Amino acid sequence: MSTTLDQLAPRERYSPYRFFSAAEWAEFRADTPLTLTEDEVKRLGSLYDPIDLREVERIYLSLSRLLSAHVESSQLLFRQRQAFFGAPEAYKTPFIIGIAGSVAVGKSTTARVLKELLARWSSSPKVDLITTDGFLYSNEILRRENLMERKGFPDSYDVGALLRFLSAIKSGQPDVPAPLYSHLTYDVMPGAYVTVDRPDILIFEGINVLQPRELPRDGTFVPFVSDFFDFSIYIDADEDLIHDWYIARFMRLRETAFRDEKSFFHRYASLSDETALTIAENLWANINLKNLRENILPTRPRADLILRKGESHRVAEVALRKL
Ligand SMILES: Nc1ncnc2c1ncn2[C@@H]1O[C@H](COP(=O)(O)OP(=O)(O)O)[C@@H](O)[C@H]1O
Ligand SMILES: CC(C)(COP(=O)(O)O)[C@@H](O)C(=O)NCCC(=O)O
Repeated sequence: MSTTLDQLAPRERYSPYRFFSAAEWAEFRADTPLTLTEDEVKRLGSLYDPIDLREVERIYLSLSRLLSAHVESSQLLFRQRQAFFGAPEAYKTPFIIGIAGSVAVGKSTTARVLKELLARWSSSPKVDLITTDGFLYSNEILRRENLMERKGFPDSYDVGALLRFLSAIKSGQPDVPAPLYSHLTYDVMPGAYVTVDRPDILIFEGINVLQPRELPRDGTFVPFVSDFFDFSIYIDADEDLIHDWYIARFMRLRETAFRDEKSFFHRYASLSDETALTIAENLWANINLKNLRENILPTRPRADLILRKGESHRVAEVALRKL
């Protein structure tokens, strides 16, 4: 028997989302085969705490199945529209998935797992993954504009370049360049690009991808980054947990990447644990937490799907837009 509106929890009755516990969500996996080995999953995790296979089975296989249905129907619709308009030549437009959420909530890890799962569908789609950090202004510009303390805030990105990139991808252009960012030098890499060549699916990951923009009063068209998305995911967790994940990652990087002389944070590698911790806490409180509260969390209700994590990055609840 189907659930009537009256039987829904009050928050569901008035919310655009249906809420599922992790166990309920796992049921939707149905017959989707597990296509990643334990070893492959381990290699996917960033740094030292890799996502485990049980989590892939519990959460990410159902997500992969849902996305497969979306990709299939949007490709069909696209072809039908082309036929309707009598388009002379069929071109391919990639299905774009946006992944948003705080710094250190696990966007890169989720994006990499999804990329691998999606690429293993029986249709063997070509899946590319791009992160928005390449579209940040260089440190030189950020310093000049007094924006170093606002790295990751909406005004620290070259939104024009971001929109030009997505527009070129969506219109099926070949070899579209995307700029690269280095976490080692803490800066964009001058002249370094990766090219995206007509993928079937593009995963586009970054803290601000669901950010709206101010609309001009004269009615001029101003696109949002998310206008280019076919599906969007927001990764969510309590501030305290994200704080812990950020600090843990910073302290681990201090033992590894920061030892490299080229690292922007090299000077912190030799500092005492206590001083390094103070620096990490300051970066979190003054930049990333501020950005989460002011700019990132407010975009959560714009996502098609919200993955809410608890302790140890385990997804505890999933919210899916009803329509
Ligand atoms: N599903 C997961 N299971 C275990 N650890 C994870 C998971 N997702 C992320 N992490 C860890 O949390 C930290 C932040 O993850 P990362 O993907 O780099 O975040 P973001 O891209 O959002 O900044 C990293 O140390 C990463 O190893
Ligand atoms: C580069 C980032 C803005 C993340 O960017 P994204 O890939 O989400 O566009 C972030 O990792 C960052 O460096 N924040 C600035 C404060 C800090 O050092 O943590």
